[in-house]
Amino acid sequence: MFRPPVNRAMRILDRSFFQKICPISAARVHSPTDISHCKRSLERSKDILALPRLLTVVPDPTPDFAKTGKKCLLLQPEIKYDDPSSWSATLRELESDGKVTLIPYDLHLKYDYWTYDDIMSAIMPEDQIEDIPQGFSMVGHVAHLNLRELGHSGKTPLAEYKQIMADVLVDKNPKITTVINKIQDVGTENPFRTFQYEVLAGKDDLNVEVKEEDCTFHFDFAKVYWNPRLHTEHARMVSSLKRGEAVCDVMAGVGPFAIPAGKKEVFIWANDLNPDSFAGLKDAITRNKVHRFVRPFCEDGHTFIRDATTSLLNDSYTVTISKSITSRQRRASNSGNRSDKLVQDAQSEVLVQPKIFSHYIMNLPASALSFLPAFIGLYTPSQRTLFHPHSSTRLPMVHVYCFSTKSEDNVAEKKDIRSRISGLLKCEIDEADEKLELCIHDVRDVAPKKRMFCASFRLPEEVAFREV
Ligand SMILES: C[S@@+](CC[C@H](N)C(=O)[O-])C[C@H]1O[C@@H](n2cnc3c(N)ncnc32)[C@H](O)[C@@H]1O
Repeated sequence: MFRPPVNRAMRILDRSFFQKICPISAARVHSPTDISHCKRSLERSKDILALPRLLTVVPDPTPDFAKTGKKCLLLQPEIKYDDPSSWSATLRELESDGKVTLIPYDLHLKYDYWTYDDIMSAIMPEDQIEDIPQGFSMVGHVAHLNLRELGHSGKTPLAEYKQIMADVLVDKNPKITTVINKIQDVGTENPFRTFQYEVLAGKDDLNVEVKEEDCTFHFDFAKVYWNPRLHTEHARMVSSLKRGEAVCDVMAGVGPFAIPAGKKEVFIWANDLNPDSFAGLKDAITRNKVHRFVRPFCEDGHTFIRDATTSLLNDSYTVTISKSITSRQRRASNSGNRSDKLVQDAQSEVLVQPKIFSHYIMNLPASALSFLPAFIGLYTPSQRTLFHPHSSTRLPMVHVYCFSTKSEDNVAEKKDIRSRISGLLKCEIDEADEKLELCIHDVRDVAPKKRMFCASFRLPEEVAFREV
């Protein structure tokens, strides 16, 4: 009864079509002081009309009564004002006590009332209602659909409804002001992982602001890569990094790993070959005030891995962290018992940037594995003394993202990834070797037969110090 009217021929959104009058009954409450009591009683007896987003206490439909502030309570459609046999015991009692009178009520529902799903279900073919895209991603004010993926043979192409979908999405989501549709797979032709798109609704303005892990990013979504579905993966990786470590983010984008890690006071050298990503990264560093921990670079990742490793070895850099002074410390400083120097020491901490990266992150799943040969001979044999057992420093962890197929248990996929890594490093990378700490993490499904993984392993000595 409360569903919108149906028009499966509609291809251009006609908002005025979606309106309807539902004849129901209402309980006119005679005294304003009885409204709360009557409402509670009728809620308990389940007589009240409980529809989402609909007020149940409404002005009396008779204008003269409404002027005096009289209210009505909307009732379930089974209850008929002129048929007491349809009334519950509670309703009868309220009526016989003279607190309410049942009256007819025309409930007007309009386009604004119904949801995106309600409206699209009234337009799309019945056997395609389950295909209505729910999983659009939102990047700032932009909603992006990927309708091409969702076509089914023998059914009306979803593309026929894309304009209506976009208009309804904008109407129903105050945060969405632009709707785009991808017209080409991400990254198939573009190393920067940007995509071709068409604007379906709103302005062609993809300058967005997004928040992730309490950090703010501003960028042109048409020019840089950003995927809200990687949020969990970004958080997982950042949570594994320790304060004071040095980390090399080889394909950093605008910094979804780097900026939150910088906030954790990890020394991050963040690189991206795309000048627009680099600009977005620099903006995020300033905006999130992490300039002391995050250094931006715009280089090719292959050379960056080696150049950054050498530069870090030769870089002496410290960050002094001022600690907030506790009232106890303040009393100590005022007591004159300590020298200024001692108080100063109690208020600040010096973090020394390490000479060795603890982690390399490479999130470019289509080709990051091909960057692995850059780790062969990353250090000279004479630099072995920098590492365990000559020092407490361990060789770095490499986190490389890649795609593989999809299966229930990922067994074949993990084997495939291990063998690709082993081939590229010319060194057996296997779970059996505990020193490698190999872990292949299932990140997310990206297509019906494609899954994204993150392979993490400690760089083997024979790779790191191999003479080339
Ligand atoms: C999948 S995105 C990942 C970005 C970011 N790390 C994230 O998690 O959202 C891959 C990034 O690699 C960058 N890229 C592509 N080729 C590169 C290369 N040869 N060297 C460095 N960065 C590269 C792209 O510009 C893009 O920003």
